[in-house]
Amino acid sequence: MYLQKCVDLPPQKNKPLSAKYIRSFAFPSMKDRTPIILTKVIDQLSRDKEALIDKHGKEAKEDIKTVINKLSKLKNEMTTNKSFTDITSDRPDAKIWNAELIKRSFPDGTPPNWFESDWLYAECYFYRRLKEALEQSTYLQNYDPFLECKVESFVNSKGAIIALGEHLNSVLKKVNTLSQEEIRKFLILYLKASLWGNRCDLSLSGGDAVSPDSNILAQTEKLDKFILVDKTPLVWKTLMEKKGYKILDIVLDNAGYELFTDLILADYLISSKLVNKIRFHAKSQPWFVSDVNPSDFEFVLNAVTNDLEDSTLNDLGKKWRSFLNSGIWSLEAEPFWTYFYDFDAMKENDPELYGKLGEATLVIFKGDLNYRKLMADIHWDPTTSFREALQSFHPTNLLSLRTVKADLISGLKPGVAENLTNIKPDWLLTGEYATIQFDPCDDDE
Ligand SMILES: O=P(O)(O)OC[C@@]1(O)O[C@H](CO)[C@@H](O)[C@@H]1O
Ligand SMILES: [Mn+2]
Repeated sequence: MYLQKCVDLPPQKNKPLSAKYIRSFAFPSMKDRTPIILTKVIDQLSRDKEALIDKHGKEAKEDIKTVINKLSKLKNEMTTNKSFTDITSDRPDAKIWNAELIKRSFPDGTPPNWFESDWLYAECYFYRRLKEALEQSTYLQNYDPFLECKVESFVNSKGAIIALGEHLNSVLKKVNTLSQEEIRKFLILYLKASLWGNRCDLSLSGGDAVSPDSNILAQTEKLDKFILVDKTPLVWKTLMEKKGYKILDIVLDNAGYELFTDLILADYLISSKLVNKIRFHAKSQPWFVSDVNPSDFEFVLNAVTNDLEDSTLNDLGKKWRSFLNSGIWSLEAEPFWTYFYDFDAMKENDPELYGKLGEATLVIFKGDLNYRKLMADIHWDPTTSFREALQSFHPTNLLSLRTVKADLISGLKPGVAENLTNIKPDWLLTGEYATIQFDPCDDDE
């Protein structure tokens, strides 16, 4: 049925990605991957049923049943390409979603649908509908259907986590005696560990656990050949040149192991005095399966602090807690990150957040979805500069750390994309390749 509305084409140059292009990643993603994610949510709820009844009482049984029915209906709407419906919710964001629905309706007033819409909008709408079903319940308002798989991914990464924690600890023991060159070298190492941490998202795997190599630090050099653009020298230059009080923002991506690598980087940035304050930005609702929300952040912090096998981790956890308590670190979950907006739309739709990011010396955007939003989810010619692809989004110095998992990219030298397509046709989709891209602040030019 959706096939009638789709065309047998690859993603179109300079246009947003959409499932309507059958030869793009958006198509199988909308046709197969997203319904699988939803099926797993339903299975998870069924598995959690007894525990939820134990916690909330017998009344929860009907509640769970109603949510499962709503999610099954949502799955049916997706797989039969029904038109989108309004978000029914008292939350202030519902008005914004519903206004967008009208804005994106066809000229005859028919609302947008799953396969013809821009992919970014359709995927974000999917997670908002999932939240709607939970919000309308009595007992599942704060239920996170992805919690178990996020926890599992953290537990499965234990080896890599201990290795990274111990490495940081040994570096920090001598931090006051490190030369400039050593400080630079370790900065780049931890930036790359955080970059490769992004390979482990659970949205691409449909929620199946993905474990990192436990020796990621030894691996980083070998992995360098997979980094298609490496602007780490500009990060170092920026942090060195800026004097005085330096704020750094990290727009987080995935929970579990990736978050741990971000915390390692953040600890190093503070302890080596490269920056003075770090603001983490998380999502305020379950999002793209593995994205961090505040309780995932809390989970990782507690797991590290209370780890019984490794006292190095305990010490790190205590220090991180003290960073949070003293305000050296802070955690925020602004609503903008869970709208459908790309970042080109931030200045107009959330000027306050745009201004806030502008206070930072550097903002780090983690992961593929943030990259898609930086690029306005447009299938740019791969040689388009990163700066041009950002359009109006230049709040301050920006750094993107992304393993490549969707069919869009910018900032490549001529011939690179064509060459990769010849040797590995699905190079844009597997997370094997990565980019470290930087956009300088307008004021610094
Ligand atoms: O942002 P992340 O966690 O690095 O990746 C998210 C992801 O797996 O999900 C999206 C499709 O749902 C793709 O853009 C991307 O491949
Ligand atoms: Mn993610």
